[in-house]
Amino acid sequence: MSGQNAPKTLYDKIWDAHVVAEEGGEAILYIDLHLIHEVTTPQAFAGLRTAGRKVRRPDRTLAVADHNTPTEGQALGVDAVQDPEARLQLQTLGRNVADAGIEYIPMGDVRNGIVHVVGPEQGRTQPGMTVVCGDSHTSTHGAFGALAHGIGTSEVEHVLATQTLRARKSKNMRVVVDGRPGPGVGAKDIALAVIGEIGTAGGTGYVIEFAGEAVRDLTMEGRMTLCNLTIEGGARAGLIAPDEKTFDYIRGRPAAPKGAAWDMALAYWKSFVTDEAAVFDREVRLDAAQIAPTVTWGTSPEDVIPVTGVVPDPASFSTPDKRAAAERALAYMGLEAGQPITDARIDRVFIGSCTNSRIEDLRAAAAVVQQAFLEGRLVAPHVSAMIVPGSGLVKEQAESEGLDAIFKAAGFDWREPGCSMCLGMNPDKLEPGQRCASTSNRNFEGRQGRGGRTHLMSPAMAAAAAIAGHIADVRDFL
Ligand SMILES: CC(C)[C@H](C(=O)O)[C@@H](O)C(=O)O
Ligand code: SF4
Repeated sequence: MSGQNAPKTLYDKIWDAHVVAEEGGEAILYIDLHLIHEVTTPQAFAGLRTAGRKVRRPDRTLAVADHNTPTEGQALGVDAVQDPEARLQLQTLGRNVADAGIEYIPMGDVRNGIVHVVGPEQGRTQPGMTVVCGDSHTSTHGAFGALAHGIGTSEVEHVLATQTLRARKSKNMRVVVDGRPGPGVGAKDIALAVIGEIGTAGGTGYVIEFAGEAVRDLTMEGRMTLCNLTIEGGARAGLIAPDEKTFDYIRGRPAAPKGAAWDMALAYWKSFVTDEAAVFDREVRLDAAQIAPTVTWGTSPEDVIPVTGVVPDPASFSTPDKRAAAERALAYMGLEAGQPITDARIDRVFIGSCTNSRIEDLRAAAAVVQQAFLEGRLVAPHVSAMIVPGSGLVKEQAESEGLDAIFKAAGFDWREPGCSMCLGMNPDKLEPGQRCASTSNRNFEGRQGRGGRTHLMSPAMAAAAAIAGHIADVRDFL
């Protein structure tokens, strides 16, 4: 359907509000917020310089250092960074943003952290916006009803120069999660279950709007976890319509509108909902009550099973390609078909990443750890477990609630913020063959370090695994 009064989805509305020009199926979209980090920007700034162009809207750009940063000794500044390439990238970002007059939250600043934690935390991410970043997990910001997605380095340069992006419209998909999840089941489990249902290519060509009781019931942190993982389902972006929870989260944050501007913003934001009669190109429904605490067994985020399940038999897959992929995944992961997943003994635990490093995540993990601690249980002796808050402000908040004390007493390492062991770009890495219970979003071969084996799960599940010393059902800890 088209035309002025045709019913529209939330995605249609944001798209229409940002089209500057359109020709032959391609549009120029205005970008409200451009987030940048050290890894995907050096070439973009160099390109601008070569072309003699300036950053068009420094005020609509925000820079953070997150991927390369070590999670210890940050007060030393770049001197804390041993790796010369990482150090150079951080220094280059510092110079580029200073030249362009872009706000920069560097390592060591209490507001520093993972870009997808910092943007919302600073109130920069707002409903109805277009948000881009040279980073695939930009989909996180869709939790606010913003159209948010990753872009490539040449597109970063284009946005820096023009504050616009060339884009093609995606199709509309709605994923409805009805009902209420059981105890120990949260946003991460829902997100993994969705990917398990649609597959890593299931969202290709779509923007997904999440709806239904279980989605509405999520906290903003939970909604960010869900939208963060949309990209692993292949979709361009994930969206959740803004509501009172969204507005409450934004109110009073540094970049939130104030006074009369707040009232105007609120009225505008409230228009960003899907019209009742809008039609989606595809609809998927899940029942939250049917979702168990979920873990991955393989090397793709779609390789999910309930924690009560067994490692699948490659022979059970439908195509030769899938059978071969499963064989390879089992060999890499050091697992055997038919083995209960709770038999998998772990070496490391990583609670962090832009998927699960916010205050709600740390609270959920701490609740499990505290309960176990009261029963005299600590992190299993053979396990090395670390907690990496998503930002310095999350870290401060957690410390003010005493969560760090709980973690440390139980034997967890309490670190400084950053991407950390989500990917092997900084000192936090798995050793070859090590098995990790991780709250991050990618379990690809080598993702957390060469030869490392990643099992994706929720913060509560990762905490339970740390104590049990193997993958464990968090419901046994509640
Ligand atoms: C480094 C960056 C380009 C990359 C991404 O875009 O996703 C990283 O954030 C990741 O999660 O793999
Ligand atoms: S935490 Fe992981 S997924 Fe998120 S931006 Fe950093 S590296 Fe990418």
